Formats: sequence, C-alpha cells, structure tokens
Amino acid sequence: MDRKTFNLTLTCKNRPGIVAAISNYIFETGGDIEDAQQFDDKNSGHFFMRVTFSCEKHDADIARLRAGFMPIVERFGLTWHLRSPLELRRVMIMVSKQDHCLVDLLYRWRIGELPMIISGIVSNHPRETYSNVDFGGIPFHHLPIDNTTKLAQEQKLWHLICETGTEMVVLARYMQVLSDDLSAKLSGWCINVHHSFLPGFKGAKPYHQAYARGVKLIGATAHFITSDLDEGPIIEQDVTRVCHSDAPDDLVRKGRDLERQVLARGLRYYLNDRVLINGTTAVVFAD
Ligand SMILES: Nc1nc2c(c(=O)[nH]1)N[C@@H](CN(C=O)c1ccc(C(=O)N[C@@H](CCC(=O)O)C(=O)O)cc1)CN2
Repeated sequence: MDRKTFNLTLTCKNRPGIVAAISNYIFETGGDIEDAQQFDDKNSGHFFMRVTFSCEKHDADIARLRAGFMPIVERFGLTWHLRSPLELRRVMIMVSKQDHCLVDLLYRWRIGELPMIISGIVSNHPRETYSNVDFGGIPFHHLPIDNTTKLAQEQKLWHLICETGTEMVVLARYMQVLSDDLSAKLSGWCINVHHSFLPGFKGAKPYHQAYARGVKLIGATAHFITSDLDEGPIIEQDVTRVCHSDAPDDLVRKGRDLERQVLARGLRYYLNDRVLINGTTAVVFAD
C-alpha cells in the first residue's frame, strides 16, 4: 500500500504528556512512527522533538494533518513544523573565490544526497572565476561588493532571494560579512561554513591564525549566521591533525576537505529537518 512520509519537528516548554499526545495523534490519524528523537533541555526547560511518520496515501492530506494537530499545538504552546520530505526547499548558494565547497555541494545535489532545488548561485566574483564548474543550468548572479556598494548590493541580493522563492541560503565560503539588517532577515535560514574549529580563530584568515598559534588540530564549523560574526548556533564541526611542519598552505589544503564534509553534513541535517535552534545553540538530531 502506498504510504506518504512526514517530518514533524517541535519545541515548547517541557511538561508531562507531550510525547503521549503526539504519538496518540499520529496513531489516531492512521500514522506509523518510523523514527522519533527528543531532547529535554534541563537548563532552558525547553523540550525538542523530531518524529518521522508515514500514512497511507488516502490519509496523507497534509492540510488535514496540520489542522488536526492544532489542539495539541494550543494545549502545549508548540512551535512546530510538519512537512513532507518530498517538498524540496529552494536553496541559494553564495560563494567567493574559493569554489571547493560549491563544487562539492553541486556534486552531492546531482547524485541526490542533498534534497533541494538550487534557486541560484550568487558570487561577488564574475562567472569566469568558475569557468571549470558546470552549474547545470542554475542561474548565476554576479554581485560585486566593495565598501561603497555593500548595502546597495545587499538590497539586490535580498530582492533576488525573494523573487526566486529562496527558502534557505548557504554561504559556501562567501567572504563578505552580511549586514545586521540582512542577517536579521536571514535568521535561522542561512548557514555558513567557517574554516576553523569555532570558537577559535574567527574572521577571514583562520588558517594563518592557526599557523601562528601552532595548533595541532584544525577544524571547520557549519553554523547559522547572526549579526555577530562567526557566533551563530553551531550545527556541525570536525577536526583533523596538523603538525609543526605544516605551512599555512598545508593547513588550507587539509582544511578544504573538512570544510566540504562539515558544510555538506550540516546542510543535509537542515534539509532533513534534523536541526532546531535552541537559543544561541542548536539541537541536531543526527542520523
Ligand atoms: N553576518 C554574518 N556574515 C557572515 C558570516 C557570519 O557569521 N555572520 N560569516 C562569514 C564567513 N566568514 C567566516 O566564516 C567570514 C567572511 C569574511 C570575513 C571578513 O572579514 N571579510 C571582509 C572582506 C574580506 C575579503 O574581501 O576577502 C569584510 O567583509 O570586510 C570574515 C569572516 C560570511 N558572512
């Protein structure tokens, strides 16, 4: 029998009865829970949950499911999302000179690892910078930035994000700091890959900072952007060993693989509804 799958994510003040209410509702709607993860944050008193469930096609009208869920929403004061994984999000990828993360995301998208529609590729460098990269017909937008044009270009960018129906922005080594206004507009739906193991070595040149400090581990971090540079809720991180004989270029080379993997994992978690923001941090129900 054909079944349709849904992802339910929610957060609320913790109290008894939330899980029972959710699972009873899914059972009563003819649903079958296929995966469930929860986190009870004792510090904030908040509860977080992700449930994947399936329904037979004739039961799987998402508007009906959402409407039926409202009494539970009101009873527990839920912040929630119910969506079908088949509804692909429209994602805009932003890049500067370094294209290794862009190329990696395009490959993972092509092979179906990243369930998304790419609404556009934006760069502050011209198309020729990526002459060896096949964009597969995805629209490219060149928005050069300097101190005099930054806000005007950001307005063009915001207009582009809106007119393309973009639902998520990925900074795939985009090396311009977004303004407070744009960061606020993109709060919770813009992910950046920072080329260090945050909170260490913030800023534009973390590998040179790491080299100067003589660290023995370097890393990469995928995080939501905020107006505070490199301070947003962390989604994914990873590290690798380096040694005294590694020159800055060796750190850059070893870091590239980390950046690719960390950004792709963080993005996949987000696209599969596995990331919930918990104040200045993030709950990640990894698979
Ligand atoms: N509002 C935010 N914008 C951006 C963030 C963020 O966390 N919040 N992350 C950066 C990416 N990034 C590090 O991961 C980073 C990029 C650029 C700079 C920087 O100092 N840029 C200079 C220009 C440098 C240049 O032209 O090469 C600048 O913008 O003046 C620091 C950190 C993306 N945006």
